[in-house]
Amino acid sequence: MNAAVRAVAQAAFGKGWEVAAVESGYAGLLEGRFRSVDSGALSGWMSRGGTMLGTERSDDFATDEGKSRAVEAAREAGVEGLVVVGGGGSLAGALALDERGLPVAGIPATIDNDVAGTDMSIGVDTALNTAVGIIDRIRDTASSHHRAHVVEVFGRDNGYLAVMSALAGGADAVLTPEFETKPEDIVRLLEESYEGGKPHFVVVVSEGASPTADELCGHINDAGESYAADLTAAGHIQSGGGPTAFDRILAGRLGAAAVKALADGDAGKMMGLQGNVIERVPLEEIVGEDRPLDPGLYELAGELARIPR
Ligand SMILES: Nc1ncnc2c1ncn2[C@@H]1O[C@H](COP(=O)(O)OP(=O)(O)OP(=O)(O)O)[C@@H](O)[C@H]1O
Ligand SMILES: O=P(O)(O)OC[C@H]1O[C@](O)(CO)[C@@H](O)[C@@H]1O
Repeated sequence: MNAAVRAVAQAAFGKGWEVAAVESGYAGLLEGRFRSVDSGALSGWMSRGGTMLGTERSDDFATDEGKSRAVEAAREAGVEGLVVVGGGGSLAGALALDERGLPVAGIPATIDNDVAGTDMSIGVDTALNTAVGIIDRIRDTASSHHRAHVVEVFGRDNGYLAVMSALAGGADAVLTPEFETKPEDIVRLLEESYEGGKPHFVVVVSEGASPTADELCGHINDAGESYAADLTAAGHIQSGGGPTAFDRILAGRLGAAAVKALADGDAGKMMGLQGNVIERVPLEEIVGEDRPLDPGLYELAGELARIPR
């Protein structure tokens, strides 16, 4: 997020524009909380995790009156164009503002990687690397203790983070909200693995999967035939931390592209990474849409799980 704000500001300075940052998302926009930015103020932003501008969900902004008030607040502050950095909800808000006459460019940022129109959102690669680091450490512990470990990663509605971290972490199984898994099947795999002499068994479970990580842990322990199971919820560790080089570069590309789109008078678009190209995708095409999990990746995670046979 910070790397994206820095990129937008730097690209805007390059055009001779004045830059103001909005604090606390749409809540701050409604209250006219603008912070004037010069290039000195951006020192160190590239490597910082989280968002230095703050973020807040706003119920007020969700109303029609709230959105019109937000446009008014921007106009009163002399804002001629706005760049919104965020997930599906934030980009829906961006479209609403653009439709009310405030030129907006969107940048997709969410660790869920569920925004349509882009292969990757900002934050995904950083969260993924964090999740993989957790799985690696858990596997060390699991091997030492001959245990099963269930690792819960974020993703209420989308299994991207779970599948990709299972693939990169070499997990033995993965559960996501998109695909049904019978706990008995996991217990069977686990027992095969135990009998095959494997020192550990690691299952990655999306927050929104059914059974949940907690339920699966209970099933394994109730079966009581092989490994004992422990649960680790990665939680908000996944949404913090300095961004990876990939995320910093993506933020730079998307930020510069957003400013260019506004400069070209081509507002109402989200900047999306498609292949290795940054495309301008109409916000109305992606709002309300989801980027579905690729079932091929889910199948691959299962295929590469190293269950002894
Ligand atoms: N359908 C919508 N139309 C307009 N504004 C919206 C809509 N949904 C959410 N918002 C606004 O966007 C802001 C952020 O939304 P939300 O909390 O859903 O996060 P997000 O951008 O989708 O990111 P995350 O991936 O973290 O969920 C909120 O302040 C909310 O008021
Ligand atoms: O605790 P909160 O605010 O609901 O945030 C966690 C949620 O945010 C996300 O990280 C992004 O939408 C989800 O994967 C997760 O469910």
